[in-house]
Amino acid sequence: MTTSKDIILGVLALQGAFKEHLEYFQKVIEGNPEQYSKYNFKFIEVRTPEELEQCDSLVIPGGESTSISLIAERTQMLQPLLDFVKDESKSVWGTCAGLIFLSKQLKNGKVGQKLLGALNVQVVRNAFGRQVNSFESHLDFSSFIKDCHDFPAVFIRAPVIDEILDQDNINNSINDPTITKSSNNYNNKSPVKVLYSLDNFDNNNNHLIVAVRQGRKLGTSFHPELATKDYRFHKWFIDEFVLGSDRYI
Ligand SMILES: NC(=O)CC[C@H](N)C(=O)O
Repeated sequence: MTTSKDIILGVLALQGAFKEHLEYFQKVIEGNPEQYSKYNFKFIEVRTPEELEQCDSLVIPGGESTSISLIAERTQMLQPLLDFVKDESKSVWGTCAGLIFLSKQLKNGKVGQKLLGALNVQVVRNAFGRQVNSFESHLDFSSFIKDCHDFPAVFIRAPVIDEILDQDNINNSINDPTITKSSNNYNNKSPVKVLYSLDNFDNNNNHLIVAVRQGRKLGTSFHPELATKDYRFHKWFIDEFVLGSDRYI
């Protein structure tokens, strides 16, 4: 007899598009019953330190990063979240506002906005300006998701990553008052891997980085939970990050 293992994946539900993530993860499991038959997945909304404590993995959804930060502070969730993301065995994925919250440095942030500092990147908030506030683009993610040549990536007042930070440039920008810094001095030791950048998007030869991973931490500028009935990104997160550990094998 085999016993299935409980795996609890939480979605931070303080504000933003958390329901969509929960629905997409559920669809991944329902669509692949055999593959996941030995696991007992539980997808939960996370609003309290007690709920967070149960989680093996966490998704921080899109929404408004300033509101997520403020609500986290008001509900005594900021410190538990800082502690959670510091744990290298925990998988964490931030989409859009969630990427902003996970970053170490932020341009165009609001006064008092807090960052968790789990990804050694500098993010620019609302980076696409007014003309292209929101857009969808079919992107080729096959270099990291098998056969995923045409993913419908939805960008909504999206951020981009404009700098990968190493110890030196963190120190260089330390006195720049226009840059918001993370609320802790945690340093994720894994290398930052750029997964995707929009090259020459603005006809300016710029590389706008829109997806990175650093160890078990993932950040995307776009919203895979809004890609109509396309669950491939969520499946990849489960396979590569949540189960990508020998803890469950
Ligand atoms: N779709 C989104 O999550 C938008 C992010 C938003 N611009 C922010 O600053 O938080």
